[in-house]
Amino acid sequence: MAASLSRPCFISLHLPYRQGWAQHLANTFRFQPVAVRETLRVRQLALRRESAIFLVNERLAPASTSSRDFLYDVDPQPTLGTASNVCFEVNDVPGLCKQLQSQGCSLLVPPTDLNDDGGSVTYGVVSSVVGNISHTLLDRSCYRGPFLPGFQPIQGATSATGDGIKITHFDHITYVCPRGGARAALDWYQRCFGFHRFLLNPQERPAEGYVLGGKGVGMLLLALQSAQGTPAHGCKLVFAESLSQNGTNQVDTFLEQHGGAGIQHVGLCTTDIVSTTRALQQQGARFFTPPTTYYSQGGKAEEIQEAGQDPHMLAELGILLDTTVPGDKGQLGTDATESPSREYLMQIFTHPLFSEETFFLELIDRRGAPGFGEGNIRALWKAVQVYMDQQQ
Ligand SMILES: O=C(O)C(=O)Cc1ccc(O)cc1
Repeated sequence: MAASLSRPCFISLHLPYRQGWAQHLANTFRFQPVAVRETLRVRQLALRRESAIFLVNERLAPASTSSRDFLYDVDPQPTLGTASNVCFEVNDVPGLCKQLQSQGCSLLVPPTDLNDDGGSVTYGVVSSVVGNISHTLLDRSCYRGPFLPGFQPIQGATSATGDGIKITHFDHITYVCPRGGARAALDWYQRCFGFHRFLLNPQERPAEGYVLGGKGVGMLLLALQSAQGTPAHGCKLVFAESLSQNGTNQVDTFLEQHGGAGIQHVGLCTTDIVSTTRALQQQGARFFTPPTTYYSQGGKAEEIQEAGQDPHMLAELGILLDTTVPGDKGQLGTDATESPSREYLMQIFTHPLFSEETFFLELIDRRGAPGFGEGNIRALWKAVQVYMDQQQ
C-alpha cells in the first residue's frame, strides 16, 4: 500500500559554502525567519510565510566527511544553489520507511527521534528517483514547539501582515526530469507515495500527458495531486520533460546548469497576486514579463475584463491570466466549494533565484481553476527565451 501524504511541511534549499543567500530570501521575498540551528559547520534557517516554509541550509565551513551535519535532511553537497528536499508530514515514520525500503527506495536517514521542551518528533529521509531530490518524512503530532527540536526560535518573529504580501501555502512543485524520465517519475510517486494523477488541462490525454508543441516550446508535462486534499487545496507535483528538437529551452537549460534533474520551481499560492507582486517588486524581486502584445492580442484584454480584472494593472505588473472552461476541473474535479461563474488563474514567475538559470519561484492566484493555463505557460516560455537570448 502506498503512503498517503499531505501538503509539504517545508522545502529545503542548499547553498554552497559562503553564499549569504538566506538573507536575500528573507529580505526580497519577505519570508519571516522563525527558527535557526547553528553549529560550527552549518546554519539552518527556517523562513516562513503562513504555511509555506523554506529551510535554508548553508555551510559555514568547507564540507566535511560527516553527512549528518544538516538536521532533517541530507547534504546534497551542492556546487550551486539547489532546492533538493521536500518534507512531508506522515503518521507512522518507521512503518512508512520500512514499506518504502521494501519497494526498493533507498533510506538515507533511518527513523530518528528528537525531542526538546516542546515535545518529540520522528523523521527519516528517503531518496527520490528524480535527480538530487530527497524526501524527509516527519511525524510531529507530539510536538508543540514553534518549529522543530534542535532549532532555536527567533525572538520577536511575528507573522507579517499589512505589507501587501498574501502568500498562503505551497501550491505545486515542478520537477525537471531527464528526457524520457517524466513518466517513470510519475509512476514512482504514485506507487510509493500514493499521489493521484491530475490532468493539467482539459486538452490533456491521460496516456500521453500534456504536450506543449509549437514554435520552440516542445515540453511534456505530467502532474500528480497529493492523496489528502482536494485539487483546489492539496499540493501538486508537476513533472516536466523537454521534447525540443532544436537546442536549448528552459528545461534543457535547467538540466545543463543544475547538473541533472531536480526542482525547477515552486508555486506559491497567493490570495491577491496584484498586491503581492507589487509589494515584492518594491523589495527588489524580479519577475519575467510577457511582451506587451500579450495583453493586446487574441482577445486577451476582453478575457481579463470578463474575469473581472484590470488589463492595464496586469500589464503594468506582468501578470498572466488564463481562463478555463467553467465546470471542467480535470480528472479529479469534485471540489464543489468553489464554483465562480468564470474559473481562471493568474500567474507570474520570478527570475532565477541563484546565479545559474535554475530554480525560481512562481506566484499563483487561483480563482476556481485547479489546473494550469496553456497560454500562461507559453507566455512564460517566450519571456524566458527572450531573457536567455539577452544573457548570451
Ligand atoms: O505553469 C506552471 O506553473 C507549471 O508548473 C508548468 C511549467 C513547467 C515547466 C516550465 O518550464 C514552465 C511551466
